[in-house]
Amino acid sequence: MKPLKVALLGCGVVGSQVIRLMHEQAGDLTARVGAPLELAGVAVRRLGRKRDIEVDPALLTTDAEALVARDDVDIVIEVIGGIEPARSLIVSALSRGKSVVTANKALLAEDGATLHEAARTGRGDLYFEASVAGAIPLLRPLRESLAGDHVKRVLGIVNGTTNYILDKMDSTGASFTDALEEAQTLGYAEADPTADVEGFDAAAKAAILAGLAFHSRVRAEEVHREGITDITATDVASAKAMGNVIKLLAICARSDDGRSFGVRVHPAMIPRSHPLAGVREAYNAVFVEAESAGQLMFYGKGAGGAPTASAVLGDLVAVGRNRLAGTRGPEESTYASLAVHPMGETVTRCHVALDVADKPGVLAQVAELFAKHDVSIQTVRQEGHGDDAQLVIVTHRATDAALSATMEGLRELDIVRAVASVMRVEGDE
Ligand SMILES: NC(=O)C1=CN([C@@H]2O[C@H](COP(=O)(O)OP(=O)(O)OC[C@H]3O[C@@H](n4cnc5c(N)ncnc54)[C@H](O)[C@@H]3O)[C@@H](O)[C@H]2O)C=CC1
Ligand SMILES: N[C@@H](CC=O)C(=O)O
Ligand code: NA
Repeated sequence: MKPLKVALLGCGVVGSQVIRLMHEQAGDLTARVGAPLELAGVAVRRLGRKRDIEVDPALLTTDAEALVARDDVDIVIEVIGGIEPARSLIVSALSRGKSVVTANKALLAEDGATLHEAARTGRGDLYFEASVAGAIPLLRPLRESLAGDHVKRVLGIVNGTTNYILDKMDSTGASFTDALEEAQTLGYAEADPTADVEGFDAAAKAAILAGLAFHSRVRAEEVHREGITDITATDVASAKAMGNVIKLLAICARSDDGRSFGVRVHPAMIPRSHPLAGVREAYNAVFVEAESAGQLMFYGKGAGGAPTASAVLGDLVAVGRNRLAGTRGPEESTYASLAVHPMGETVTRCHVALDVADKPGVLAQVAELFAKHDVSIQTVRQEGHGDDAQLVIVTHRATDAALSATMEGLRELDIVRAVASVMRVEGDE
C-alpha cells in the first residue's frame, strides 16, 4: 500500500502530541484511512532545541517552505500558529493540490477567505476542527451534521485559559497572575497569552463559529470583544454572593428577523444553576440552538496538547480518506452573506454596582436615569451604610446601546461616587 506522506509544521505543545499519536496509533490509523500515514518531515524553528518528544533528527528541517513544496508530500499539518509564515505555507500547500489540516484559529478568522479560495482552486481539503474548542467535535457537526437545519444561536465557553483563570479565582481565590501562570504551564495558553486574556482567541473562534452557523464570512475584527483583565477578586466575590459565576462567553445569535446576526465575546455573570457554570478548569462547552434539532450541547477539553492533537488526527484521517477516494470534504459555505449587526443593537442584561452617598433621594435619581434610557430595573439591593454604601442593580433586557448610555449617565451623576463594576448578565432569560 502506498503511504500518504504527511508534513508537520511546528513541533510545540500540539505538534509534539501529533507525532506521538501518529506513532503510537500507526496501525489503527492505517486501517482507518486505508493506507499508512508516513511522517515526511517536521518543520521546526530551531534544530537543536530540547523537545517534549523524541523526533528522528533526519525528519527535522528549518525550511518549512521546501518541505511543503516537496512533490511526495500529500498532506500538510500546520501547528505553528500566527498569521505569517503560516498563511503563506498553507496557501503554498493548497495551491500545489495538497490537503491541509490546521489548528490556527487566528489565521482562519483573519484571512480564512484566502485559505478557502486556495483549497477550492487547488482541489485539496482544508480541515480545521482543532481550531475551535480543541478536542470537542464542533465544527464538523456545524459544517456537516447540521447542514440541513437552521442554526439560530451558538453560545458557550471557547477559551480554556480564561475559563481556567476564572474558575481558579472563583473556587480557590487564586490571583489572576498565579492562575494564568498555571494555565501556561499546562500548555493551554497561546504563545502570547494576551490573545487569551484579552479575548482575541475567543473572538477568532466566535468568528469561525458564526461563519459556519450562519453561512456567512465573518472576520475577527467584526466580533465585539472584551477580555477578562479588568475582572477583580471583588467582582468574582460579588458574583458569588449573588449565586452567580463569571464566565467569558462567546455568543453568536441571529436577529429576530433573521437578516443579520450579532457576534460577541465578553465576560458575563451566569447563574450557578446554569449548565455553563459547571464548566471547570480548561474545559469548554458550547450550546447550539437549531430550529429543528432544538438545543445541542458540546462539552470537553478545549485546550492542551493531547486533546487538540486528537482533533488534528481526526481531520488527518478524514483528509487521508478523501485523498484515497479522490473526493473532497465540504467547501466554505458563505452563500447567505448575512451582515453582522452592531453591538449596540444586541439585547442583553446588566449587573451594576454603584458607590453612592447614603442619603434620601439617591435611589430616586438613579432610578430616574434608568427610566430616561428606557432600561427597566429588575432588582436593587443596598449594601453597606454611610460612606460605604453600594447600590447593586440588575436590569431587565435592553439594547446594549441603552445600557451603555445609562452607565455613562450614572458616571456623571453627582451622587454616584464611582461605578464600581458593570457586567452583562446572561443565561437566565
Ligand atoms: N495549545 C492548545 O491548547 C491549542 C492550540 N491551538 C493552536 O495550535 C497551534 C499551535 O499551538 P501550540 O502547539 O500550543 O503552540 P506552540 O508555541 O507550543 O508551538 C508552535 C511551534 O511552532 C514553532 N514555529 C514557529 N515558527 C515556525 C516556523 N516558521 N517554522 C517551523 N516551526 C515554527 C515554534 O518554535 C513552536 O515550537 C496554534 O495555532 C494554536 O492557536 C489550538 C487549540 C488548542
Ligand atoms: N489558548 C487556547 C488554546 C485552545 O484553543 C485556549 O486557552 O483555549
Ligand atoms: Na474542536
